[in-house]
Amino acid sequence: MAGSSFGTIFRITTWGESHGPSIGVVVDGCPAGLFLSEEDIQMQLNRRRPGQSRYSTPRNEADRVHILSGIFEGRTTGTPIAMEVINETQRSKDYSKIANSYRPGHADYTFDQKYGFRDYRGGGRSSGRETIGRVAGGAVAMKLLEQLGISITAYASSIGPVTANTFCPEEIDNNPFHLPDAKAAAMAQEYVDRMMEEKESSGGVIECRIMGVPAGLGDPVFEKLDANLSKALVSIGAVKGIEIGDGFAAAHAVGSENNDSFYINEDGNTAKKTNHAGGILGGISDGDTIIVRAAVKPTPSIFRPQQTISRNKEPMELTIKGRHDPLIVPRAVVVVEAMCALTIADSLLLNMTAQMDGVLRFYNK
Ligand SMILES: Cc1cc2nc3c(=O)[nH]c(=O)nc-3n(C[C@H](O)[C@H](O)[C@H](O)COP(=O)(O)O)c2cc1C
Ligand SMILES: C=C(O[C@@H]1CC(C(=O)O)=C[C@@H](OP(=O)(O)O)[C@H]1O)C(=O)O
Repeated sequence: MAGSSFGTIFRITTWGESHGPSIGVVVDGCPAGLFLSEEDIQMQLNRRRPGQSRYSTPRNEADRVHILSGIFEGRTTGTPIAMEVINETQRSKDYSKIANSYRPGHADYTFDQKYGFRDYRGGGRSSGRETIGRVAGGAVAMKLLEQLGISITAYASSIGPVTANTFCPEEIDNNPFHLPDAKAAAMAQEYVDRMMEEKESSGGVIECRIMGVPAGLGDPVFEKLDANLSKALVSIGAVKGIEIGDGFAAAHAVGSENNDSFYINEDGNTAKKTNHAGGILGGISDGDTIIVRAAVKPTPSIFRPQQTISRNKEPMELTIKGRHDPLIVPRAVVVVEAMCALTIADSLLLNMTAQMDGVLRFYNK
């Protein structure tokens, strides 16, 4: 269905609403023969699951996945993989107050303008809960990439005004914000606690490193790898900006600073002295680590009274009830990884069909 799918060959279609009976994904185009279990999917969903810290929505869902199709004797069959998670704690009556008004910053007004009605039980289709389908689909893509030695790691590089100054991989899962810097995590905690006391929400930046992608993945125009990664990430609710490599800072550099010099390393391979490009040149991977950053806005649903209008266009004051994330970044880290995995898996399959190599390999030539 238009607007609900992502990808060209390795493709996901997410379905379901935040307060509907269930929510999930159909994965199309995954090659047959990939070992895949419910545990592989559950492991990733557990990282996204709400209610795990005081910095997450208290809507405490188990988010248990059921694979409905596409697997036989533990391996993918090359047919659609359908996965479902049952919604268990909707408490939709908490949302009656927003039925006839528009929450500032959420999708209520624009959805209503487009369709003439909206599912006001929570965010409906525009809820962050839709990302369950992305994470489940991304877990399949990740299994495929694992086989090729490609790894993807995302983490928070800043929370509100607090920026990570060191990169300590062991620290990422040691704090509720997924910051790779213990000192920054302590400062972030102080900041977010204060914002929560003030009934405010917080934003931040998620950085993602994709390692093990060889040079040559992507297209020179339109299906450029950086363009596709950007679309993948901006399609996540609350993501408002993207950077590849140095991103916006590159605009302030001069050519000699920004260019990454090539050289031949001790193994006789082509390498770069720096990575301002973030691993992509001319839409095609250059073999270096791919670095992307996503700016995440503060959660729109805040508990302070706000000025808005009713569906009848009358000005009104709105105080939102319900269960909301005080900040989205920690829960979106795994969603960013999933969308990157889906983009890389799709690009790999596209690359294979785009070249004579892929065709010849089918005939063992
Ligand atoms: C994982 C995740 C959790 C989210 N949690 C909330 C939430 O609790 N409350 C809320 O108002 N928005 C939340 N959002 C953000 C809204 O879904 C998003 O801002 C809204 O759909 C409007 O879209 P836009 O921000 O992209 O314009 C969340 C988003 C994600 C990805
Ligand atoms: C439940 C989840 O997060 C939800 C994301 C969300 C939103 O508007 O995006 C709003 C809240 O839920 P509801 O749709 O009930 O208002 C959050 O609790 C989840 O991600 O699993």
